[in-house]
Amino acid sequence: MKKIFAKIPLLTEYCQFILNPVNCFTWASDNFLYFCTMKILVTAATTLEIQPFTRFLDEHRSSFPAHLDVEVLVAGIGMMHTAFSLGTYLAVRQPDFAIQAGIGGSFDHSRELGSLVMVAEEYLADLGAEDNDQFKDLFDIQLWQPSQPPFTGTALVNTFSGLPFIPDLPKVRGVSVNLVSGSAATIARLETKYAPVIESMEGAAFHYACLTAKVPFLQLRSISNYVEIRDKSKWKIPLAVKTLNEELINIISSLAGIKL
Ligand SMILES: O=C(O)c1cccc(C(=O)CC[C@H]2O[C@@H](n3cnc4c(=O)[nH]cnc43)[C@H](O)[C@@H]2O)c1
Repeated sequence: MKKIFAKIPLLTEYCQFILNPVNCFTWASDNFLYFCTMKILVTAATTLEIQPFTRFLDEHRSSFPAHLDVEVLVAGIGMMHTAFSLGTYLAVRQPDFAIQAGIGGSFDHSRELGSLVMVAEEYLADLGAEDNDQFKDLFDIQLWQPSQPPFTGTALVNTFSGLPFIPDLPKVRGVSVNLVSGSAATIARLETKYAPVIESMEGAAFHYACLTAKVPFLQLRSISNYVEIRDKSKWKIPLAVKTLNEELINIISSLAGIKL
Protein backbone atom coordinates (compact mmCIF):
# COMPACT_ATOMS: atom_id res chain seq x y z
CA MET A 1 0.00 0.00 0.00
CA LYS A 2 2.98 2.27 -0.28
CA LYS A 3 2.99 3.71 -3.79
CA ILE A 4 0.01 6.04 -4.29
CA PHE A 5 -1.23 6.05 -7.86
CA ALA A 6 -4.19 8.44 -7.45
CA LYS A 7 -6.15 10.20 -4.70
CA ILE A 8 -9.76 11.28 -5.21
CA PRO A 9 -12.51 12.57 -2.89
CA LEU A 10 -14.46 9.80 -1.19
CA LEU A 11 -17.72 8.99 -3.04
CA THR A 12 -20.52 6.51 -2.52
CA GLU A 13 -19.62 2.83 -2.73
CA TYR A 14 -21.37 2.53 -6.10
CA CYS A 15 -19.31 5.34 -7.65
CA GLN A 16 -16.14 3.85 -6.22
CA PHE A 17 -16.87 0.56 -7.94
CA ILE A 18 -17.22 2.35 -11.29
CA LEU A 19 -13.97 4.19 -10.70
CA ASN A 20 -12.17 1.07 -9.64
CA PRO A 21 -13.22 -1.73 -11.98
CA VAL A 22 -9.85 -3.51 -12.02
CA ASN A 23 -9.14 -4.50 -8.42
CA CYS A 24 -6.62 -1.72 -7.90
CA PHE A 25 -5.58 -1.59 -4.24
CA THR A 26 -7.67 1.12 -2.57
CA TRP A 27 -8.18 2.50 0.86
CA ALA A 28 -10.18 5.36 2.29
CA SER A 29 -8.87 7.91 4.71
CA ASP A 30 -9.55 11.59 5.50
CA ASN A 31 -12.47 11.65 3.01
CA PHE A 32 -10.22 10.61 0.14
CA LEU A 33 -10.00 7.34 -1.74
CA TYR A 34 -6.40 6.29 -2.44
CA PHE A 35 -5.46 4.10 -5.41
CA CYS A 36 -2.11 2.32 -5.22
CA THR A 37 0.27 0.74 -7.65
CA MET A 38 0.67 -3.00 -7.38
CA LYS A 39 3.96 -4.73 -8.19
CA ILE A 40 3.67 -8.50 -8.33
CA LEU A 41 6.55 -10.93 -8.53
CA VAL A 42 5.92 -14.31 -10.13
CA THR A 43 8.84 -16.65 -9.54
CA ALA A 44 9.59 -20.23 -10.57
CA ALA A 45 12.56 -22.55 -10.36
CA THR A 46 12.77 -23.15 -14.10
CA THR A 47 11.72 -21.43 -17.32
CA LEU A 48 9.81 -24.55 -18.33
CA GLU A 49 7.42 -24.27 -15.38
CA ILE A 50 6.38 -20.75 -16.27
CA GLN A 51 6.69 -20.51 -20.05
CA PRO A 52 2.96 -20.30 -20.94
CA PHE A 53 2.59 -17.51 -18.38
CA THR A 54 5.51 -15.49 -19.77
CA ARG A 55 3.97 -15.88 -23.24
CA PHE A 56 0.67 -14.55 -21.85
CA LEU A 57 2.56 -11.58 -20.35
CA ASP A 58 4.28 -10.83 -23.66
CA GLU A 59 0.91 -10.84 -25.44
CA HIS A 60 -1.18 -8.95 -22.88
CA ARG A 61 1.11 -6.68 -20.90
CA SER A 62 0.29 -3.71 -23.12
CA SER A 63 -3.37 -3.89 -22.04
CA PHE A 64 -2.62 -4.03 -18.30
CA PRO A 65 -3.72 -0.97 -16.33
CA ALA A 66 -0.94 1.49 -15.51
CA HIS A 67 -1.01 0.66 -11.80
CA LEU A 68 -0.20 -3.02 -12.35
CA ASP A 69 3.37 -4.22 -12.77
CA VAL A 70 4.14 -7.94 -13.07
CA GLU A 71 7.72 -9.17 -12.98
CA VAL A 72 9.03 -12.70 -13.50
CA LEU A 73 12.07 -14.23 -11.81
CA VAL A 74 13.44 -17.64 -12.74
CA ALA A 75 15.29 -18.35 -9.52
CA GLY A 76 16.86 -21.75 -10.19
CA ILE A 77 16.31 -25.23 -8.79
CA GLY A 78 16.79 -25.81 -5.08
CA MET A 79 16.83 -23.79 -1.88
CA MET A 80 20.29 -22.27 -2.33
CA HIS A 81 19.46 -20.69 -5.69
CA THR A 82 15.99 -19.65 -4.56
CA ALA A 83 17.17 -18.00 -1.35
CA PHE A 84 19.91 -16.01 -3.05
CA SER A 85 17.80 -14.94 -6.05
CA LEU A 86 14.77 -14.07 -3.94
CA GLY A 87 16.78 -12.30 -1.23
CA THR A 88 18.50 -10.11 -3.80
CA TYR A 89 15.33 -9.47 -5.78
CA LEU A 90 13.11 -8.61 -2.80
CA ALA A 91 15.66 -6.18 -1.36
CA VAL A 92 16.02 -4.30 -4.64
CA ARG A 93 12.56 -4.48 -6.25
CA GLN A 94 10.32 -4.54 -3.15
CA PRO A 95 7.20 -6.10 -4.74
CA ASP A 96 3.80 -5.74 -3.05
CA PHE A 97 3.41 -9.49 -3.12
CA ALA A 98 5.06 -12.57 -4.54
CA ILE A 99 3.81 -15.80 -6.07
CA GLN A 100 6.00 -18.89 -6.33
CA ALA A 101 4.70 -21.20 -9.02
CA GLY A 102 6.07 -24.69 -9.39
CA ILE A 103 5.45 -28.37 -9.84
CA GLY A 104 5.79 -30.76 -6.93
CA GLY A 105 5.38 -34.28 -5.67
CA SER A 106 2.33 -35.37 -3.66
CA PHE A 107 2.47 -37.77 -0.73
CA ASP A 108 -1.29 -38.10 -0.99
CA HIS A 109 -2.15 -40.53 -3.80
CA SER A 110 -5.83 -39.52 -3.76
CA ARG A 111 -4.95 -36.12 -5.24
CA GLU A 112 -5.01 -36.02 -9.03
CA LEU A 113 -1.88 -35.34 -11.03
CA GLY A 114 -2.25 -31.83 -12.44
CA SER A 115 -4.31 -30.63 -9.48
CA LEU A 116 -3.25 -27.50 -7.63
CA VAL A 117 -2.58 -26.67 -4.01
CA MET A 118 -1.44 -23.65 -2.02
CA VAL A 119 1.21 -24.33 0.60
CA ALA A 120 0.21 -22.98 4.01
CA GLU A 121 3.29 -24.13 5.93
CA GLU A 122 6.72 -25.35 4.99
CA TYR A 123 9.20 -27.59 6.82
CA LEU A 124 12.90 -28.00 6.06
CA ALA A 125 12.86 -31.76 5.96
CA ASP A 126 16.43 -32.80 5.25
CA LEU A 127 18.51 -30.15 7.02
CA GLY A 128 19.90 -31.63 10.21
CA ALA A 129 21.85 -34.58 11.50
CA GLU A 130 21.71 -38.33 11.18
CA ASP A 131 21.78 -40.13 14.51
CA ASN A 132 22.41 -43.70 13.45
CA ASP A 133 19.20 -44.52 11.51
CA GLN A 134 17.29 -41.51 12.84
CA PHE A 135 16.99 -38.09 11.18
CA LYS A 136 17.00 -35.07 13.47
CA ASP A 137 16.26 -31.61 12.14
CA LEU A 138 17.93 -28.44 13.39
CA PHE A 139 15.17 -27.89 15.97
CA ASP A 140 15.58 -31.44 17.33
CA ILE A 141 19.28 -30.90 17.93
CA GLN A 142 18.64 -27.41 19.34
CA LEU A 143 20.74 -25.52 16.81
CA TRP A 144 17.54 -23.61 16.03
CA GLN A 145 14.89 -22.66 18.59
CA PRO A 146 11.14 -23.07 17.86
CA SER A 147 9.55 -19.77 16.81
CA GLN A 148 12.83 -18.03 16.15
CA PRO A 149 11.92 -15.47 13.46
CA PRO A 150 10.55 -16.03 10.90
CA PHE A 151 9.44 -19.50 12.08
CA THR A 152 6.17 -20.25 13.83
CA GLY A 153 7.10 -23.24 15.96
CA THR A 154 9.23 -25.26 13.54
CA ALA A 155 7.37 -24.20 10.37
CA LEU A 156 7.53 -21.33 7.90
CA VAL A 157 3.87 -20.38 7.95
CA ASN A 158 1.89 -18.34 5.44
CA THR A 159 -0.90 -16.39 7.16
CA PHE A 160 -2.23 -15.35 3.72
CA SER A 161 -2.65 -11.81 5.02
CA GLY A 162 -1.99 -8.76 2.85
CA LEU A 163 -2.91 -10.53 -0.40
CA PRO A 164 -5.32 -8.87 -2.84
CA PHE A 165 -6.89 -12.29 -3.58
CA ILE A 166 -6.75 -15.84 -2.27
CA PRO A 167 -7.41 -18.56 -4.87
CA ASP A 168 -10.00 -21.16 -4.03
CA LEU A 169 -7.50 -24.02 -3.68
CA PRO A 170 -6.70 -26.51 -0.92
CA LYS A 171 -4.21 -25.23 1.66
CA VAL A 172 -1.69 -27.94 2.48
CA ARG A 173 1.52 -28.63 4.37
CA GLY A 174 4.76 -28.80 2.37
CA VAL A 175 8.25 -30.13 2.93
CA SER A 176 11.32 -28.87 1.11
CA VAL A 177 14.22 -31.17 0.42
CA ASN A 178 17.57 -31.13 -1.33
CA LEU A 179 17.32 -34.82 -2.10
CA VAL A 180 14.04 -35.78 -3.81
CA SER A 181 12.49 -38.59 -1.78
CA GLY A 182 12.58 -41.93 -3.54
CA SER A 183 12.77 -44.72 -0.98
CA ALA A 184 10.10 -46.26 1.24
CA ALA A 185 12.18 -45.50 4.34
CA THR A 186 12.59 -41.78 3.56
CA ILE A 187 8.94 -41.37 2.59
CA ALA A 188 7.78 -43.07 5.81
CA ARG A 189 10.14 -40.91 7.86
CA LEU A 190 8.84 -37.69 6.32
CA GLU A 191 5.21 -38.75 6.66
CA THR A 192 5.67 -39.66 10.31
CA LYS A 193 7.61 -36.53 11.24
CA TYR A 194 5.88 -33.82 9.15
CA ALA A 195 2.63 -35.26 7.72
CA PRO A 196 3.19 -33.37 4.45
CA VAL A 197 0.98 -33.33 1.38
CA ILE A 198 3.51 -31.84 -1.04
CA GLU A 199 7.27 -32.00 -1.58
CA SER A 200 9.34 -29.46 -3.45
CA MET A 201 12.94 -28.34 -3.61
CA GLU A 202 12.29 -24.60 -3.14
CA GLY A 203 9.16 -23.88 -1.08
CA ALA A 204 10.85 -23.30 2.28
CA ALA A 205 13.39 -20.89 0.81
CA PHE A 206 10.58 -18.86 -0.76
CA HIS A 207 8.61 -18.73 2.51
CA TYR A 208 11.77 -17.79 4.42
CA ALA A 209 12.68 -14.96 2.03
CA CYS A 210 9.15 -13.50 1.93
CA LEU A 211 8.57 -13.77 5.68
CA THR A 212 11.94 -12.15 6.38
CA ALA A 213 11.36 -9.34 3.87
CA LYS A 214 7.71 -9.00 5.05
CA VAL A 215 6.31 -9.45 1.55
CA PRO A 216 2.86 -11.14 1.37
CA PHE A 217 3.19 -14.35 -0.62
CA LEU A 218 1.54 -17.35 -2.15
CA GLN A 219 3.14 -20.68 -3.06
CA LEU A 220 1.22 -22.49 -5.79
CA ARG A 221 2.16 -26.09 -6.57
CA SER A 222 0.79 -28.29 -9.28
CA ILE A 223 1.17 -32.01 -8.66
CA SER A 224 3.42 -33.53 -11.33
CA ASN A 225 4.07 -36.85 -9.58
CA TYR A 226 3.55 -38.86 -6.44
CA VAL A 227 6.35 -39.12 -3.92
CA GLU A 228 7.30 -42.75 -4.38
CA ILE A 229 10.14 -44.95 -5.54
CA ARG A 230 11.44 -43.08 -8.55
CA ASP A 231 9.64 -43.86 -11.81
CA LYS A 232 9.89 -40.84 -14.08
CA SER A 233 7.63 -42.52 -16.70
CA LYS A 234 4.66 -41.91 -14.37
CA TRP A 235 5.31 -38.17 -14.04
CA LYS A 236 2.92 -35.78 -15.75
CA ILE A 237 5.03 -32.63 -16.02
CA PRO A 238 3.31 -31.13 -19.13
CA LEU A 239 -0.13 -31.55 -17.48
CA ALA A 240 1.08 -30.00 -14.21
CA VAL A 241 2.68 -27.07 -16.06
CA LYS A 242 -0.54 -26.53 -18.03
CA THR A 243 -2.84 -26.33 -14.98
CA LEU A 244 -0.31 -24.25 -13.04
CA ASN A 245 -0.08 -21.69 -15.82
CA GLU A 246 -3.85 -21.58 -16.35
CA GLU A 247 -4.20 -20.63 -12.69
CA LEU A 248 -1.48 -17.98 -12.91
CA ILE A 249 -3.05 -16.49 -16.02
CA ASN A 250 -6.48 -16.43 -14.31
CA ILE A 251 -5.07 -14.67 -11.26
CA ILE A 252 -3.17 -12.01 -13.16
CA SER A 253 -5.84 -11.40 -15.78
CA SER A 254 -8.46 -10.90 -13.10
CA LEU A 255 -6.20 -8.46 -11.24
CA ALA A 256 -5.61 -6.69 -14.55
CA GLY A 257 -9.32 -6.63 -15.35
CA ILE A 258 -8.71 -8.50 -18.59
CA LYS A 259 -11.34 -10.88 -19.97
CA LEU A 260 -9.78 -13.75 -21.93
O1 LIG B 1 14.78 -36.92 -12.63
C1 LIG B 1 14.50 -36.91 -11.43
O2 LIG B 1 14.71 -37.86 -10.66
C2 LIG B 1 13.86 -35.71 -10.88
C3 LIG B 1 13.50 -35.71 -9.54
C4 LIG B 1 12.87 -34.61 -8.99
C5 LIG B 1 12.59 -33.52 -9.76
C6 LIG B 1 12.94 -33.53 -11.10
C7 LIG B 1 12.63 -32.41 -11.97
O3 LIG B 1 12.96 -32.37 -13.12
C8 LIG B 1 11.85 -31.28 -11.48
C9 LIG B 1 12.52 -30.47 -10.42
C10 LIG B 1 11.57 -29.42 -9.91
O4 LIG B 1 10.30 -29.98 -9.67
C11 LIG B 1 9.91 -29.90 -8.32
N1 LIG B 1 9.50 -31.25 -7.98
C12 LIG B 1 8.66 -31.98 -8.73
N2 LIG B 1 8.38 -33.13 -8.14
C13 LIG B 1 9.07 -33.17 -7.00
C14 LIG B 1 9.18 -34.16 -5.97
O5 LIG B 1 8.55 -35.23 -5.99
N3 LIG B 1 9.99 -33.86 -4.94
C15 LIG B 1 10.66 -32.68 -4.87
N4 LIG B 1 10.59 -31.74 -5.83
C16 LIG B 1 9.79 -31.97 -6.88
C17 LIG B 1 11.11 -29.34 -7.57
O6 LIG B 1 10.67 -28.29 -6.77
C18 LIG B 1 12.09 -28.86 -8.63
O7 LIG B 1 12.05 -27.48 -8.79
C19 LIG B 1 13.59 -34.62 -11.67
